[in-house]
Amino acid sequence: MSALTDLLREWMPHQRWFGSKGREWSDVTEEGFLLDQADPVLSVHRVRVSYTDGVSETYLVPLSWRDHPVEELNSAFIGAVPSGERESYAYDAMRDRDATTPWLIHLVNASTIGPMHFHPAGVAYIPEGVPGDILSTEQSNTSLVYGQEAIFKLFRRLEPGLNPDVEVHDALRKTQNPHIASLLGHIEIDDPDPSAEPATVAMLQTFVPNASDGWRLATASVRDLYAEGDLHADEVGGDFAAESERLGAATASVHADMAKVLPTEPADRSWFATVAEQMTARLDAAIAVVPQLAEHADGLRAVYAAVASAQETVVRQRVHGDLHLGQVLRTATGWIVLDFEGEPARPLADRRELDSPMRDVAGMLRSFDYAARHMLVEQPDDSQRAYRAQEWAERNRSAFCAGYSAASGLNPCGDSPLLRAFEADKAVYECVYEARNRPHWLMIPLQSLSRLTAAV
Ligand SMILES: Nc1ncnc2c1ncn2[C@@H]1O[C@H](COP(=O)(O)OP(=O)(O)O)[C@@H](O)[C@H]1O
Ligand SMILES: O=P(O)(O)O[C@H]1O[C@H](CO)[C@@H](O[C@H]2O[C@H](CO)[C@@H](O)[C@H](O)[C@H]2O)[C@H](O)[C@H]1O
Repeated sequence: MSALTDLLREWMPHQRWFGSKGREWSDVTEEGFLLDQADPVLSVHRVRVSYTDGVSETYLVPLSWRDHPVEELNSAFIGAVPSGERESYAYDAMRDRDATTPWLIHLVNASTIGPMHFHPAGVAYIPEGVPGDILSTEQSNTSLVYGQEAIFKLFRRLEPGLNPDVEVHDALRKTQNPHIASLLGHIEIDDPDPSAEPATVAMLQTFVPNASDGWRLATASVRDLYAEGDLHADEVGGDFAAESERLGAATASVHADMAKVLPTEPADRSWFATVAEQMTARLDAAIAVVPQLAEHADGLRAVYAAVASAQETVVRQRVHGDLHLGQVLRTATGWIVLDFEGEPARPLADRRELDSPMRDVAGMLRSFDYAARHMLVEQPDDSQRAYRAQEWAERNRSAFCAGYSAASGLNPCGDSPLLRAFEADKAVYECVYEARNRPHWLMIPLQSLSRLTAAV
């Protein structure tokens, strides 16, 4: 194993974007090329990690290189590797401002560098030459903000095929939907296997300035409620229900436009049976990661079984796939929906499948529950707060549904076995996500399962 793979093996599991925390590594290989030879040199590496459970994944890791240690970049330092008689110092290139300009310069020039192809959308100005600052709310991917004008998202886990975030934003350009940010370009990389499709490496999008994300706004509202001992959710200053209603309407508008420009298909009976089977299989896999799920397994299986016999009319279409309060931004004029990538842990082909838009409604309903109850993590025995959290969640879930319903003419939150199953399935996904990334939050989705499986 090379000095670089040794360093990556040590460093990668501690990065937020590394999705397989907790899995045991059996092998790692890396293949890199130079993207820019200026100072600092910028190299891009495809790092293939194999695990003892037989799974393997490829991550994209850009590195910047210095011939001496740079103190201001200490937090981005990965390690030193021998280079001839001396040493080269490797840094996380996404945290090294000096190494951030080549991405946009190559996009403007529609360059091809080695296996990497840069595709500008050709619709708007790209702030070439401006350095990018890493976004502190780093999640599954890594984003750089360029001068409050553009945001560059590097997709860390590579899979052959166009990333749905690029695909959906590109398709929605035709609709001029007011609830999305425009696509400015994207980057692809050829697969080492010439018969496989290229993987999407990154997306550049218009930056929405002066906006707050829905999670921050919603949790501020919950804090206001907790601060007022005796008042109800509709009586305190920070009531969020009007925002939730607008968010419901924005979600319905985006769904309607996605259905106009991307394929749709009425769901037949076999689709319901397949959905029930997929959810059951996901539960079985999740129990292996989160053993506490076992006590809810019978209830969950009953919720999923009810889908197979549900009498609902569904038109399948492309959906967001991972809609939650952290994926929506409130600007001065309304809500913007971000990140159409779907759940990062799912295979890309699954994330591009046609689905019920209720999948997204369920994701947002789960998120209201999360926002209401995340502060209870510190006070699990405070029954008064637990009651109020429930009240806040119910109020905002209803408001979201009312907004969706008014804009779409559909009633998304009636007594629907499918919606309940989507919520339960999302909570199971969340249990695995939290167990791997934020174990102290595992109780949030775990506790919701009692409600979701009650009296089926
Ligand atoms: N176009 C944008 N304008 C402003 N902020 C954005 C934009 N896109 C993303 N963000 C910010 O970046 C965060 C992460 O972006 P997101 O696309 O959800 O990445 P990830 O796939 O890593 O979750 C969002 O929660 C939001 O705060
Ligand atoms: O935004 P990502 O695509 O990275 O989504 C992943 O991370 C989310 C956490 O940031 C996770 O969302 C869960 O936590 C949110 C609060 O932090 C909450 O609003 C969501 O309802 C809850 O699902 C998401 O599931 C995961 O895919």
